[in-house]
Amino acid sequence: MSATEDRKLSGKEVAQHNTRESCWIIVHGKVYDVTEFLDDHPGGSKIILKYAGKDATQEYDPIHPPDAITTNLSPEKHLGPVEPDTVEKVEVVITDEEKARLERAEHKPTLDEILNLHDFEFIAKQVMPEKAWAYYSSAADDEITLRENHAAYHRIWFRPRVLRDVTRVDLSSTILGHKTSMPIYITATALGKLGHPDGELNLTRAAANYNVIQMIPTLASCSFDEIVDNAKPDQVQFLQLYVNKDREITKRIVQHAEKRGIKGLFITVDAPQLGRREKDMRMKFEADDPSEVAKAGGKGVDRSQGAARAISSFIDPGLNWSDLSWFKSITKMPLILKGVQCWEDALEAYDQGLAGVVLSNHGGRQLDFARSGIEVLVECVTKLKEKRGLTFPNDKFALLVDGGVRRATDVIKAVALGATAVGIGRPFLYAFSAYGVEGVNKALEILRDEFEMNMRLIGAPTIKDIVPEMVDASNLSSHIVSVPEDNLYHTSYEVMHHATLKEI
Ligand SMILES: Cc1cc2c(cc1C)[n+](S(=O)(=O)[O-])c1c(=O)[nH]c(=O)nc-1n2C[C@H](O)[C@H](O)[C@H](O)COP(=O)(O)O
Repeated sequence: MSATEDRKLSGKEVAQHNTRESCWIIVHGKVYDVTEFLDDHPGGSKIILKYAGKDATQEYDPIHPPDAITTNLSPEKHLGPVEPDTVEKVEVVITDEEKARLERAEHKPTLDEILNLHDFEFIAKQVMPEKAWAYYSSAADDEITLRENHAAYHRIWFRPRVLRDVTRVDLSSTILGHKTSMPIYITATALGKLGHPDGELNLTRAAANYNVIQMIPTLASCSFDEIVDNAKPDQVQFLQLYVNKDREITKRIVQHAEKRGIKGLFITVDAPQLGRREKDMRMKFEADDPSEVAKAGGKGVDRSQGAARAISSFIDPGLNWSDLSWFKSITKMPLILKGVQCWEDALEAYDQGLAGVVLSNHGGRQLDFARSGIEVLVECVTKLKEKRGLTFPNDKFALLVDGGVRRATDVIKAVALGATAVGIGRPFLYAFSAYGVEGVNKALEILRDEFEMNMRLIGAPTIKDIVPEMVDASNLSSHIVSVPEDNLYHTSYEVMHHATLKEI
């Protein structure tokens, strides 16, 4: 039975379909029969059954692009609109912790009090919903690589040159041949709406304001088209791709992205399975109850692994080098591998004619004790020169780096060591979670100001003037050197008990 054009379904009717045998939910005022979809839902059946016969919009929005339900359910399962005032309101209980969080958010520092990217992290930790903080900040296992990503930059020291005319400083550069106001791009990070209702659109808008490139994540909360529609006509965007076990779905995504003008396809290769991120796991997304799993023939997906596992069961662990020729057959977009962690794989990517690699360990969220991107960069520059006579930065084969970058000096060090550009993730998430698009604007402004000042101080008027001789990375690969404690970063990192905003 469904609603006719003029007759709307009543909340009472929907509420009768609240079992595994007949399961209807309401999302954005529309009723959907999800009975047959229950066991195919990547997030498992339990979370849907929790909202069977009810309005699931509030739970649905932070995790799914708006069009996820309409594209994944065949039209006959779209039962039509519900009469809004017949729907029983889902009672939202505001706990004392929630009240305290909202209070802190209300009284957080103003943007002009923010001086660096660490401030965003410290504030976001106090004002973000716990589940969002857990998902964004978490990293794999003991989070050693998370901290190493940042600490590695502290093992690189500058060798500045003086008495150079740095009246005018030009930060502009190119990435894959596309102009950027500075060699920084906003990297792909999933589930933007966990931190802010506008999700990834905050990044799209700020990227346009500051002329930097945004990499759109496969697992964005906003739909791909929504993100592209919100970009300025000439705004350059890349797509980060998790390859689906169903290659037809991947082909559709890739060819649609090319049609929409995406300028680079970044295939994520360090996540055949998403890492065990314990802060995220502690937030336990709904676990399938054993009787449900038994009924579904043991097909339940373990939900106790947090959001990461809940949204990633589609990723193909079978992806391998022989797939690259297939990718070349379905798209003309430049192909880049994101998550390369040794020179051998970078060399293989070069030999297979790709446009570059991102030397990255996924922000420490995958293999713990993976080396930092910056350390792998030095290894790749040395070996690709030795094996193929390449010099870097290189327009034909870009070495990009991400992970732990929190200062413009980190970016300058990467560029000096041969990187074309650097991706930044968490700081922008924290910035928009606490302040929306204005926060991301401010973060980019801080990076630009730091960049300009530090280029003057090392004696480099343009990006091309930043050369290897300007850094001493001789200690980079020895992980035992002690460097001055980075309190700002570690303060944010350490679990803070009863810290209040007044301490900023
Ligand atoms: C912080 C964060 C990073 C994610 C990310 C989500 C978050 C919250 N997600 S994840 O849910 O699957 O792990 C993605 C993702 O969708 N795809 C991807 O290629 N990298 C993903 N990354 C890794 C990201 O692209 C960068 O490699 C990493 O963020 C760089 O480190 P910083 O955060 O320290 O800048």
